[in-house]
Amino acid sequence: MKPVKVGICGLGTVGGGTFNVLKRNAEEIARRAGRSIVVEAIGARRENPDCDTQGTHITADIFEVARNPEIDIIIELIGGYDTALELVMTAIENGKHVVTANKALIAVHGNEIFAAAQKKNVMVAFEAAVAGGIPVIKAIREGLSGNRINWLAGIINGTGNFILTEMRDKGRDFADVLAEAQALGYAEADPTFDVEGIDAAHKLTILASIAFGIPLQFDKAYTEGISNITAADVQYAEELGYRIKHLGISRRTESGIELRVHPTMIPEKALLANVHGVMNAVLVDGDAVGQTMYYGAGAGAEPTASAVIADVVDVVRMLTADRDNRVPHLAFQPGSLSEMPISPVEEVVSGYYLRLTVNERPGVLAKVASILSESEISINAIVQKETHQQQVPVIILTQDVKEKLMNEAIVKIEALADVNEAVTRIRVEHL
Ligand SMILES: NC(=O)C1=CN([C@@H]2O[C@H](COP(=O)(O)OP(=O)(O)OC[C@H]3O[C@@H](n4cnc5c(N)ncnc54)[C@H](O)[C@@H]3O)[C@@H](O)[C@H]2O)C=CC1
Ligand SMILES: N[C@@H](CC=O)C(=O)O
Ligand code: NA
Repeated sequence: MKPVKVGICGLGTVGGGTFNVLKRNAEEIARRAGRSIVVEAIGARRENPDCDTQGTHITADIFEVARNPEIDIIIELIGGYDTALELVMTAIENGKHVVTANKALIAVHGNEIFAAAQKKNVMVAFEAAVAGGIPVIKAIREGLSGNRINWLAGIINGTGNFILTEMRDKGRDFADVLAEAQALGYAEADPTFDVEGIDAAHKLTILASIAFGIPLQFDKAYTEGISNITAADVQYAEELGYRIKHLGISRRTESGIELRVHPTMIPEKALLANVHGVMNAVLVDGDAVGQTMYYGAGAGAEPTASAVIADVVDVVRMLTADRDNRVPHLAFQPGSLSEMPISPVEEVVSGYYLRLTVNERPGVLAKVASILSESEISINAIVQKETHQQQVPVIILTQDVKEKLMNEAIVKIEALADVNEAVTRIRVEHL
């Protein structure tokens, strides 16, 4: 059979990894795909020193690659929104299948990309976009298709988990660990996407769509990052038997689908609490299967290349199938997507860790407790940390409460004369 020709656009961390693994495992991959896969051209601004591209056509014009009539599959690894969208749309218009690792692109523009692909009878595959090398999209979209998914929760940003782990284990400084994550190729081009939760929200948006059969709705995701987590919070959480993890959580409720990304305190024995460094994990609860968890490297050149190439192989295997016989982009048939709304974060019910800084004066704790009790918020634990200063940290753990009620209580607590600074809050989940 004729080889399948691919064009790689972007030869950075993931592009370089993809080129190298395609070359190194060419024979094994061909035995799986049924045809050999040849890199016909590379669109790159510069060479990647880790890649021996001798003999492969390289152009700085990625659109030349997207229009090249010889190429069957475009692998988009340039990242970002606008140029990537134009590139992918150009490839689709030219009848090419697309494989991408770009979660920002899929979460924000996926609905229009899939509609265009459907019209042109081409495939768009994006396994590498969520949790890097873990085949979690395939697992949910295909392996769990007999289930009604109840909820999923995951550590889906490698950089963020690497930072939290290094802060906890080695007491390292936030900025220092972030710089290392960048040097290792884990971080996004704009690392605020990692630390402010935007990258995780992109990935959660995609996971929620394939789990619940809803259109991609990134703009409705509640997004909070890890930049406000202090070493003290990490330590207090440990003392209470919890760990702080940055989670994406999506849950089916009566009022809609929760879509939220935020630091979360989970019991130290929970599986997700023991996922460290750049590792990611996604826990999925389905009505038939119960809980399943998917674990592996969430970022890095070759782990991500593993997912990109698996998509290429999938596309090659499905080349002769028409669009109605392929796995739908969002797991559910395009005409069967549900209109279930995304529920506002104010409706979410969870426990809370609150950290207050109060003046060391009698009666303050009683006032705080009475505000919580007026809002019918029950306290599980209250700890006043010993310091020799006038202002002392007070830690409160509450039982489950609706976010709206907690917001109102926090406003009242912050208004007390003896409460200084904003109250730090971290949601607590028993996953
Ligand atoms: N680094 C990782 O571990 C992971 C990255 N991703 C995603 O993969 C994609 C690529 O990420 P990385 O490889 O880390 O980024 P990178 O910054 O290392 O590589 C991107 C490459 O594309 C090139 N590029 C950008 N615009 C271009 C243009 N107009 N013409 C020609 N070349 C252009 C850049 O020069 C750079 O070499 C992003 O969408 C990212 O979110 C997904 C999973 C993991
Ligand atoms: N920047 C991302 C890369 C993979 O998606 C991360 O750190 O998880
Ligand atoms: Na993946």
